[in-house]
This record gives sequence, structure tokens and C-alpha cells, in this order.
Amino acid sequence: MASFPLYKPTHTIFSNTQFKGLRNGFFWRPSYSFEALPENKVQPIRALVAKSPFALFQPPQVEEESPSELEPVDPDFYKIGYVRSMRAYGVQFKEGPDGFGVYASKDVEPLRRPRVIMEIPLELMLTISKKLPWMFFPDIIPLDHPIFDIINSTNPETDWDLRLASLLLFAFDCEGNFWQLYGDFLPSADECTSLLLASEEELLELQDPNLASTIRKQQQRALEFWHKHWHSEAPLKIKRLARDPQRFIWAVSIAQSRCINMQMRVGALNQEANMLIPYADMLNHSFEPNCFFHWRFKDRMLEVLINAGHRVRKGDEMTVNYMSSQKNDMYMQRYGFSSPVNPWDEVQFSGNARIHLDSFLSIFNISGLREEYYHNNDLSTDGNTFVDGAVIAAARTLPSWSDGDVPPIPSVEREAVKELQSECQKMLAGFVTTSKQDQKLLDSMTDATRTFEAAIRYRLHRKLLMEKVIKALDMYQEKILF
Ligand SMILES: C[S@@+](CC[C@H](N)C(=O)[O-])C[C@H]1O[C@@H](n2cnc3c(N)ncnc32)[C@H](O)[C@@H]1O
Repeated sequence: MASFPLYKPTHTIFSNTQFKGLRNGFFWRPSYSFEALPENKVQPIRALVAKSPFALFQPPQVEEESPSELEPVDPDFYKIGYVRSMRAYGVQFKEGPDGFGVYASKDVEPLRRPRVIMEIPLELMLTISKKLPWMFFPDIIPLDHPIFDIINSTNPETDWDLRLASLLLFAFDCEGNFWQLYGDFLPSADECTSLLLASEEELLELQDPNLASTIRKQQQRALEFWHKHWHSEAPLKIKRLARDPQRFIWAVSIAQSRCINMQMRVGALNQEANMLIPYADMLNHSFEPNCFFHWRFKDRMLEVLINAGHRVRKGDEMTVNYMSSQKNDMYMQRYGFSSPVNPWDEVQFSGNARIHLDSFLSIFNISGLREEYYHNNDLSTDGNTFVDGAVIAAARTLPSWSDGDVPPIPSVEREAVKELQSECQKMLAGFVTTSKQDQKLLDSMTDATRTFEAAIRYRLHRKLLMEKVIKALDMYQEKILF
């Protein structure tokens, strides 16, 4: 099997001048299709840089350059000399509501087995082992390069993002490195939602002092790291990697919002690694994802696969689950977005009021495993039969007792419902704006920064959850307690 199938590009080829538009504050990044051609099943991303001098994407020129009298060669032997390309099957990279994303370019019937939609070889990635001794795959750092000392100075427990950011900046500076080109497809500081890039005013818009203070500490930490290593005496080959702190903080934002952690096996080594994986990092998050990642050991590839049994329609977004069991503040901290249907989100109640959890769940017909949560439709926003994630969050959030814990006393239960509702009302009243006002603000925004928008959305999502809790308790009261 040849490592470079000879596919024909079907899409526009963008010149380097057009790439530069990305950095000028506009949020556009070109879209690329990997639709199957009649004669081929795969469309490699190499085609998008077909005119670039970039070595990694150049297919072997053996056939064109070899006079016909030459003997046919052993393809396996020649394969050794060429770096592999990324392959994608029936997907398209384009801009959507959550920035760039990956979309199905054709219908996929549900299969009994997961179906591969992307394969990304190890050599295109930037990875660092999570633990000492530091190992890099591929190892692009030459012996004695001072960037290694900088990476080596980081705290193994906490500073994975600083290490990855340093490696990314180093890769941008390496002649012929894949990331020199891929960097043009990464979000610019204006396009990135990471709160590391947020101003103090934007952090205040979160109306969450804990989250704001966590972010301030992270900003400070990145800044101090830059000052420590990018001082005036630093060698030029370090200085030019990040001439100002903003460049370094942007790199940390990219590392935080695009890193994938995986256990990868390379040879006899089993490595837990922090990885920047091109193309796979274009996948957005969903709490009901249709895809997942898998490390293919035999040829050191990351596979992106569609879940077994999943039907995908042309135009559907392909998504993965970034983190499980995390509240919206964690999503904000790491990725700069929150979700109104995060089933793990919470409202923090402070009082002693508790309701009967089993009765509450029975009202919404929620039982069993997470995937099997259903409810009676009354609280669903879109009218489908699946339980809204916010209803699960409401259930999880409520301080509760169950049989054998406290005996059911209807009057006490009724009192508890009212208390919980009134605590939610008080919390809502503590916000400067209402959820309707936040929604209006979001609808009217035209030239706001992405971090400002993310901050407003975050506080709106918290209010929506509280409103859901109040409504759910209303229903509980009506149906069970009369
Ligand atoms: C790994 S990247 C995914 C690709 C990214 N959308 C882009 O434009 O390059 C993660 C970033 O995508 C955005 N994102 C991913 N999933 C999202 C979601 N469910 N809602 C809103 N934004 C999301 C956030 O900006 C996040 O920091």
C-alpha cells in the first residue's frame, strides 16, 4: 500500500497572502472538503497546500521523474523515506457557530463497528510525555537547544500547558516544520475564546469571582514564565520565539484549548502524553458526541472514529466529548465556552433544605444510566424525548434525601421545595442583569470580542440553569405534593 495515494484536489488552493487575512481580526478560515471522489475514497489535506513548498506534503515524484526504462522499485522500501500524510474520509472542515468545526460531507449509515473518519500520523503532532523524563514525539528539539532547559524548568505536575506552548512556538520557528503552515489555521488571539486572553473588564462580565480569580492567576503565571525566560539576556533563538508576552500567552491559550491527553504506545513505551494533534483539534465538543479518539498502535496514528450504531447525515457536525463530569466553570477555564445543557453543571445551595430525590426523578422519568435518561417532555427546550441536560443538572444539583435516610413528611418536603426555589430566586436577583437582558445583549452583538461574548454566555447559562431548577421544583410540587 502506498503511503501517498494520488488524490486530486477538489477545492480552492489558498495562497499565503490569503492565509494572512486570518490574523487581521476577521474570523474566516477557509473550508476544505474531504468528499470521496468517484475514483478515490479519500481526500488528503495535503491538497490544500499543493502549491506550497512545504516538504511534508510533497508526494514522492518517483513516477514523473523516473524515465520509463528504470526498474520498478519496491514501494515499501521507498515508503521509508517519506513522511505520511493525514487522511480524512467524508468530512469537511469549515466555519460554524462554534468557530471552525468538522462536518460530515455525506450520509453515514449506522454501522455495528466504529467507522474511521480521520487518521493522523504521529509525525504531524506535537507531543510531550506527561511525566519525567521528558520525551517528545516527534523529537524536534536538537540536543543542547535552550528551549529544552525552559521546558525542563517547568513543574511536572502543573505546567503541561507552558511546556506545550514552548514546544509549539519552537515548532513555528523550525525550518520546514509542519506547524509553520498549520499555524495559519489556528485561531488568532481575536478568534480564540480562551479566557487567558480576556481583559479585566471581560473577566468582570463573568460575574463569577472564583472563576475570574482563577483566570487572573493563570494569566499571571504565564506572564511570569515569559518574563523569567524571555528576558533581555536570553539567546536570540529563544527571544524570537515569543517577542512579546502576548505571543506567549496566545500559545498557552492554544495549548490549553486544543491539547488532547492520551495514553499512546510507541514501541515498547506506554506514554501518557499531552498532544497537539492537527485536524483532530478542529473537532468541537458535545455532551452527546458522535465521535471519539483512538490511538492505533501498529502504525502510530490517531484515529477519529464515528461511534458504532450512529447515523450521521450530510452536514451534521462531528463532535467529541472534551471532558466528562465537569461543570461549566471548568469548560470556561480550559476552553472558554459553556453549555446551557451541561448535565454536570450545578447550582450551589447553602441551606439545609432537601427534597426526596427518587420522587423528583420519577416526575421527570429519569432513571438508570446517563444515556438512558428520559423525561416527560415538559421541561425539554426543543420538544424531543431525550431529557434536556439541564434537567439532569437540576436533578443532580438539588440537595436530596432518599428512603431510609429521612422519613417523608409532606409538609417538610413542601417547605423544602419553597426554600430551594427562594434561594435560587435570591441568587438570580444578585446578578446585575436578567437572563432576558443577557440574551438581548448577545443577539445585538456585532463586533464584540469572542472572550466578551463567552463571558456573557457563561453568566446567562448559570441563570438559565437556576430558572430550570425553579421550574422543575414547580412541577415537582404540582405533581407530587399537590
Ligand atoms: C479544540 S478547538 C475546536 C476547533 C475550534 N472551534 C476552532 O475554531 O479552531 C476548541 C475551541 O472550539 C470552541 N468550541 C468547541 N466546542 C464548543 C462548543 N460546544 N460550544 C462553543 N464553543 C466550542 C471553543 O472556542 C474552544 O476553545
